Amino acid sequence: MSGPLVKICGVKDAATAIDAARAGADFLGFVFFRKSPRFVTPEAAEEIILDLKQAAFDEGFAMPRLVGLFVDAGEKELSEAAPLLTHFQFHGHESPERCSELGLEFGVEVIKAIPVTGKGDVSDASDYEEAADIILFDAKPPPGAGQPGGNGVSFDWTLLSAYEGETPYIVAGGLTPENVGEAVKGQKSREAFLGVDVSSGVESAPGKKDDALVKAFISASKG
Ligand SMILES: O=C(O)c1ccccc1NCC(=O)[C@H](O)[C@H](O)COP(=O)(O)O
Repeated sequence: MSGPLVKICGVKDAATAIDAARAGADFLGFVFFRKSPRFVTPEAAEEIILDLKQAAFDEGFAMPRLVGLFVDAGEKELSEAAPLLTHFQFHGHESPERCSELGLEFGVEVIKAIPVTGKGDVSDASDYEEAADIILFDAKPPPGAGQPGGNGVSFDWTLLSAYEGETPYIVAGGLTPENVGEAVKGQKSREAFLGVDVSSGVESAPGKKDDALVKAFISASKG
């Protein structure tokens, strides 16, 4: 593995997107879930992406892959955002069949989030072996959380030793610039390990990304 890929999730403004991409982020996530403090409309995401593309062209940095996060979204919601995106990331009850269908219908790759608290949860990923391009192992939301992700909660990453699939996977949940090095160290010998994802661990307040924390996270991840 040449080094873990890094996904910065919950981007809401062009400055954050540009700073993160300039610092080497490989994926940027846009949350299309209305109840999230990180919610953006497709129109707002489009503006951000236009500015990002212009900066990438002017400065010569690589364009990150563009990921839309959805929770049991309908066709209309997906179709409004799809032209902007390289990936759909599903956090709801999307079945393997639905993931495959939507990936083909909209011409995007699919990331399926698998919530983990115990060893048994890791095996849920095997259902998506053919249907998803990437598995995102994330912490199960705490009781009462209003959203399935972005809760700043970790799970025991050593549980991922039970993953036997070949679909590449990303580790998420409660990662920070301080602990991501440890998470990467524990996974980097695994062939399917693709990278790490963060949202609240690089924020100064819910939905407000902190540029210094984003940079520190990317640098700690990539070593
Ligand atoms: O981040 C959100 O607000 C969100 C809302 C609805 C569904 C998923 C959401 N986030 C998913 C992510 O990919 C997060 O980056 C991941 O759960 C890790 O979050 P955090 O523990 O805050 O780093």
